[in-house]
Amino acid sequence: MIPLSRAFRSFCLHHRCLSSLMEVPFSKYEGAGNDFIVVDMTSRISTPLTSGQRLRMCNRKTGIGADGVLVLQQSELPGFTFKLLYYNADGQESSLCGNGSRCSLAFAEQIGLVDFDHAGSHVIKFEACDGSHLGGKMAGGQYFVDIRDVRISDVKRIDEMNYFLNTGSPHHVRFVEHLTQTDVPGIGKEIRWKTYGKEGSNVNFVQMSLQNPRQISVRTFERGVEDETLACGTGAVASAIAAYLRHQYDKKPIGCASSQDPMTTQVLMEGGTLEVAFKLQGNIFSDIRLRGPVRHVFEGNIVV
Ligand SMILES: N[C@H](CCC[C@H](N)C(=O)O)C(=O)O
Repeated sequence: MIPLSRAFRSFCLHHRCLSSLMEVPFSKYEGAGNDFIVVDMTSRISTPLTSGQRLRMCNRKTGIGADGVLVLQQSELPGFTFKLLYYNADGQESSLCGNGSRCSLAFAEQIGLVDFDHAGSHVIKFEACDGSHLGGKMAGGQYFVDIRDVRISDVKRIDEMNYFLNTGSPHHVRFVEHLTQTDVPGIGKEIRWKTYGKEGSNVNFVQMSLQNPRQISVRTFERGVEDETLACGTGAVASAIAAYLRHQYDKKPIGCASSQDPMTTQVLMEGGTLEVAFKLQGNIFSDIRLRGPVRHVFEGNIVV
């Protein structure tokens, strides 16, 4: 982080700001409308941000505005390009963020940690809260991350319309008939608190396509943002897996996600389209890959 100049500090003090203010350089990214503030802390002398600073940065009226903050640090592990820390808009550290992870790959490219276009391989390894992940850039400029395997036995089928599973982050999946008419913030908040309490869960509302069994439309209420976001990566993965299982229960064959052929589901979200591919090996969803668009929106410095 850049230390504040004496003149700037005295300006802040004059304006009765806190003396612990610091100027933080950041980049703003979005992946299918899920937006993030990205901060480079790969230098060992970086000053960590407090939860209050992250909260203020994410504020859409008085800060930069974002669904979360991504912090890139150096990884201690050999062969890993960086370590990713993810914080929700409430400033608190949280579990895996799929879209944030995809955005962090583009940021790593921006700051020169990796050159996907010229590297021998278009895939790197990075560390996240749940362990190691592969990520990379695709020919069309989209970014992907691999998500850890999900066991069928770990997917809870609450009833015909409701599932719960963890795809790096916890996700409740509710199937609905009319997604546009669903009160996502209202019902999402209710399920998040009444069913999952303080720990909470993200809540996805999924409408299956009548024409294409491999396409779903999803809207997500995110815990930690405590509101609907325009897209959610781990939510897209959870919804695609739940939709696959639901087709199996309904005995509506949509082809098999075999160990040879990955099955791809198109996930239409409010802010863009994500794709989720996976294989089914025995009772394990493996080779789970989330891909989609990423955009560098702007960059700057914020005093927080
Ligand atoms: N938007 C994220 C999920 C953030 C998870 C977070 N809201 C939580 O579980 O606390 C994604 O693309 O996967």
